[in-house]
Amino acid sequence: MTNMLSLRPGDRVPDFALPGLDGKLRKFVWSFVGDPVALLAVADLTALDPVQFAALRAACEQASTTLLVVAGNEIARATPAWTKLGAAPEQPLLLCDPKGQYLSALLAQGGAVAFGQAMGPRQRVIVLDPNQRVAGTFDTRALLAAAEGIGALAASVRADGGADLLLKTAMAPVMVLPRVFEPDFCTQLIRLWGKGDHGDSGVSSRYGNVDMAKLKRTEDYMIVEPMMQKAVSDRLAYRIGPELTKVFAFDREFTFDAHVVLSYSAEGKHFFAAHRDNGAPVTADRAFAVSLNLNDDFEGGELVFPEYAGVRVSPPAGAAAVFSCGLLHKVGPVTRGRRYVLTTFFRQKR
Ligand SMILES: O=C(O)CCC(=O)C(=O)O
Ligand SMILES: [Fe+2]
Repeated sequence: MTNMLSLRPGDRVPDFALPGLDGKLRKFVWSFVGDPVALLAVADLTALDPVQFAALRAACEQASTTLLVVAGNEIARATPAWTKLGAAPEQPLLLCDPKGQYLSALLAQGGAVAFGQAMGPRQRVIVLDPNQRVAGTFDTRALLAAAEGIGALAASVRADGGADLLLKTAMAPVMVLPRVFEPDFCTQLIRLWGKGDHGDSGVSSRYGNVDMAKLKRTEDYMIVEPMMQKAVSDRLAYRIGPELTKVFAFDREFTFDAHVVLSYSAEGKHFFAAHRDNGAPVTADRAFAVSLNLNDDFEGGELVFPEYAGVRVSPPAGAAAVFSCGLLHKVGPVTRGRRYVLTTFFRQKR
């Protein structure tokens, strides 16, 4: 874990290792076995109310959510407190962090806070999706509120929605990552597009080396507002960046291309024909493309990957499709309504 931690929904909590009651180190990532995880961070175990703790345990069990406790106690002191709480040595797993190595960040107030800064609440429940990303946090009356809310929250981030899908074709190596942009943020970007300046055949200068008339017709707005540029970059860096390392073994330093909101309407017969995103000398350092749908009240407009069985990809609003810039892709026609999508590229720093 770095010494900065952001706990906004969608952010990935980095891995860390701490000793359990037997003194052996345990890695956080090993608590992830396909279910959501509830991490109870607590400065002092003896301050926990046994009834509330039992309620939280029961609620986690009911919600098929793995409970994990990180406490600020020394191992020796933690053992009797743990027994008093009615917990078994490994059930749930307890990790001890008496020096506050990670606990101070897990309990810190607000967004990104460095280790060692003032402690926030003394107890916090952080609910994570099965992919180690924050689903939500409970700060006030943390145990009771989490016991009440965990069922719905865990259900909303379960990652088994494709269980009925049996794919017999090739699968395009595209990562679809949910909850990269919050619904409000999607709305803000669509509004920004609405205020912006875009012709009915806006063509981004990014593609100046190809016959644009045949390749692309969309209505584009390139984001120029510095605050919005940063708001987009931060979300992509925190939420997609760690996935690139995990999924594609990409650990280079990166920067972004311009962030552009593209819009395709059925009426305007807008389209984007098959292309690759790194074909020109000026785009050769593009590593990964991001296509992030900002709405979902349209039909058609799927991403298509002709090299991989023509698989069509249509992520829900706020979810990012991320793929290597070397992949051939196109966008199928929007047959109803209007599709708004944020596109950008991770470029590798030289
Ligand atoms: O509309 C999309 O989802 C993809 C856009 C695209 O391929 C690009 O901007 O290069
Ligand atoms: Fe593209």
